[in-house]
Amino acid sequence: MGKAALAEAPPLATESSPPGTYSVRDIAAFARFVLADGRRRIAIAIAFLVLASLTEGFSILLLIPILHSAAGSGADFAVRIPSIHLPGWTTPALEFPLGVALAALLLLVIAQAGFNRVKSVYMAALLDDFVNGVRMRLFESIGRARWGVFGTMRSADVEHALNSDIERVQGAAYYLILLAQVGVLLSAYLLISLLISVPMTLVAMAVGCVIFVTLRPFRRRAALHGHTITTNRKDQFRIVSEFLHGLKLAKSMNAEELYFDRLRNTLTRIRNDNARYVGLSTVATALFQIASAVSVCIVVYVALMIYRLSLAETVVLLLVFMRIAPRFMETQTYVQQIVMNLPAFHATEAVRAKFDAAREPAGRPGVDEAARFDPKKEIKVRDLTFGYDASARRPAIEGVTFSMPANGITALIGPSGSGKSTIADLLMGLIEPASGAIEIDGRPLDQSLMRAWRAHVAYVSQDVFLLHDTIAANLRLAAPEAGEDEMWEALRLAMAAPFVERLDKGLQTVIGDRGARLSGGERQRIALARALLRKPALLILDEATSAIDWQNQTVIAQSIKALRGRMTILTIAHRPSMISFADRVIAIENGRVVESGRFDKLSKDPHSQLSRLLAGEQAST
Ligand SMILES: Nc1ncnc2c1ncn2[C@@H]1O[C@H](COP(=O)(O)OP(=O)(O)OP(=O)(O)O)[C@@H](O)[C@H]1O
Repeated sequence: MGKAALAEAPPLATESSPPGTYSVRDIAAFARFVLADGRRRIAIAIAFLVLASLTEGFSILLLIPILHSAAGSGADFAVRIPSIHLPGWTTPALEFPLGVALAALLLLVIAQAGFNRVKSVYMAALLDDFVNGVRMRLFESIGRARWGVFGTMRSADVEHALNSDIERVQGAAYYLILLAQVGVLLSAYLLISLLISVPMTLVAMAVGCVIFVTLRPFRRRAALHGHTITTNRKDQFRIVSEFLHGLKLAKSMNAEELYFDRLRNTLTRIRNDNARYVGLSTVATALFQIASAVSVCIVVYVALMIYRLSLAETVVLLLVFMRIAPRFMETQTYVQQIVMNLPAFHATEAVRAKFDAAREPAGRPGVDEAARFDPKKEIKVRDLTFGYDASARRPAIEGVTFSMPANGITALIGPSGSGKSTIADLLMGLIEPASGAIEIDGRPLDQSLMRAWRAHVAYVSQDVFLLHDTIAANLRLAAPEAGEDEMWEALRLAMAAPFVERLDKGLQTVIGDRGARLSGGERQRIALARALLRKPALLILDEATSAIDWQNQTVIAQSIKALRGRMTILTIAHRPSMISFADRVIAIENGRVVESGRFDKLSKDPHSQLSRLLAGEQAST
């Protein structure tokens, strides 16, 4: 399946049927999706499937005259195929030596084995390419979406769509290809059957259609079960994800049992739903088997007693019908499997559509464009307004204006919820203001420049994200090309070099899941080193030290102070240690700037927000 075409494929336009129902339109829409750019490969896969099935059919057919000859109809054991009288055509009687017939049988079996093998390899590659394309497309949609959209979704649901749902999409595609193969085979068998007896074929088709229509409730049940699977598995993902992300908290609160119970209940529900569904679908299979046996009896009776077909014609007709009947059953099974897995397809498409709708403008992120930013001048924020929710009473920040001296340190202070992190996100170009502007290097930061600007910004927050990998790998996340010298330089600037040097394997030390093998302060210093490795023009520290002890805070504060003159720094903090070295201070409250000025001036005013904060008070009134 062409990667490029999949990457360009628009989200599915058709709306899915409501839970518990399915329509041919849904299956057709899915077929169009699977076929997008993969027509030739799918046609080849179906051809192999058909060839494998036909060679098997012919080898079974050939067994009849061979067995007949073995029964001793002649001393030479010659294999005789009698002539068959078809409407307007009589096949010639054929006679082969037994050796030739056996060699033909052997060749057919070898061909079947070969086709089966090639078919399996080809199908596996085809389905893997398909599912990889779907997964990559969703993954890229997620990665290219605006930051704001993540606040509206559960990460466990996104993980579920990317993993569990997409496996089911692969299942649906697999059964769709099998369904197409059955369609081709059915047409071939029906053609042979039509040549033998038109009325008998029509009877058989009518019986097949009646059975297929009768089994509709089972297909509806499969569709309903498909929705149930989606809901159940989503619950399972949520519980596991919440538990793993908050494992420490869960353990500290002795809440493990709560999670065990929740997961156990969900798994029991999944098991019971599956058992109910399997019970029901086996009823469909049993009904079908009985119905096909009855149909075969009717066919034999009608063929011999009413249409007076010859024994040879009746035997061939019966053989053909015995190959048609399982194909009808397969059709039922495959359609059931497809409609059961379609909800997963609709779910992944819905997730993708949501992220695509929030896609960040591609901008012009080329290296040249990025390199042109050089904030020698101050960064200006003019009359900035931003709201997360249009229906909220007031925006998160409103009419915010301030400036940050180039290569100086600016502190942003204010009570919890006043809008400090929102301003940081706006400065990073992660979210766009509803009105107002941010000017960097004299240029307004519009949508087309946001990605390029982010190459010049580094951000350190209270929640440090570290990979379960070496220190070097964690640092290279920020600068993949960085050499060891640059890494040590960044570690020194972040005052992290001494403790990394003490580690047995130095930069190659694996730091555990999310850095679990380091202390809070060490994690924070690695995060700062990583940010510095980017050689940013703007460094934003958002409560970067609020979760660590005062000694570590002091170490980090010293390293930040030493960075003055190298880059523009915005420090968002509640604690005096991370503010006292600032050149400039901006205090905000309820999303508005309430105080702004030089640190030395504001700190002398006993009534300023800054003085109250430095004195250890909360800045809120
Ligand atoms: N993703 C979001 N969706 C909706 N509202 C949000 C979102 N993030 C923040 N808010 C709201 O916006 C306002 C400002 O939040 P923000 O995180 O900027 O405050 P803050 O000053 O950084 O707070 P803190 O010091 O506690 O980190 C708050 O009222 C908050 O509830």
